[in-house]
Amino acid sequence: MTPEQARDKIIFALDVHGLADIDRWAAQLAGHVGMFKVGKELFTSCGPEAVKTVQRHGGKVFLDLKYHDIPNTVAKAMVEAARLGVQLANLHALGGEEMMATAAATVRKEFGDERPRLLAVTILTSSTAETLRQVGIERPVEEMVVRLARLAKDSGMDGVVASPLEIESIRAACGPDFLIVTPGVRPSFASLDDQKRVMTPAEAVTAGADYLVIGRPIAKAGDPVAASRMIVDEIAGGCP
Ligand SMILES: O=c1ccn([C@@H]2O[C@H](COP(=O)(O)O)[C@@H](O)[C@H]2O)c(=O)[nH]1
Repeated sequence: MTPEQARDKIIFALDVHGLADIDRWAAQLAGHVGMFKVGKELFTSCGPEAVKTVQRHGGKVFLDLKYHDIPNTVAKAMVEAARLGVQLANLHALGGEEMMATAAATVRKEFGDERPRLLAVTILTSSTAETLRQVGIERPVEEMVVRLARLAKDSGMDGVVASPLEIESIRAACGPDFLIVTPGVRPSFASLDDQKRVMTPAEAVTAGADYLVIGRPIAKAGDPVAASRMIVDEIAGGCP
């Protein structure tokens, strides 16, 4: 894999709260990552201006708001996400088939092929079997992830967000064209933080991840540009 291909797989999690932070990170990491993720912290503090600021820097955007509500509300929120011109947007698969199918059909009808790829979050990478048990789900994590990925595919979603540990099973269940986006990525130099189901960048790409979401391992590094270069080199060197 070339360094450019490796770079394009990296989505930097902009877990910050100000527009000035976006300017700083976008300027610093442009050319070192393929996309920027706007999540709950940044969107709650800055709203759509966060997306527009990344776009003004020429950056692509994954809008990670993990919608989970009644079908009509989620479909309308997804339409507004698509209107922002983002590349990826997501909802929570635990919202079920009607919620996902309504959102997917509504966005497709309004935007055709000029739309974001729609992702369903399966089981959060910070969750374990114990987390599931606490909310009454007595099934292994991997079984739940594959079950939700199948449901997402059948509902018209383009892909899922899952841990790299589940890539192989999702590919077997959902095929080669189904997008798999994986947070829970930790290079050997980084700490786990609150992530529980993790792999290294090269392991995740070798397993078949389309995109890796990486935040703190880059943001908290002494030299974030050097950290992103090390990740690109690890992927490019370790993956065919
Ligand atoms: O299952 C999930 C879904 C989303 N995330 C998000 O990804 C980043 C990961 O950041 P790190 O600093 O690399 O841990 C973060 O914004 C999460 O909200 C996830 O981690 N797991």
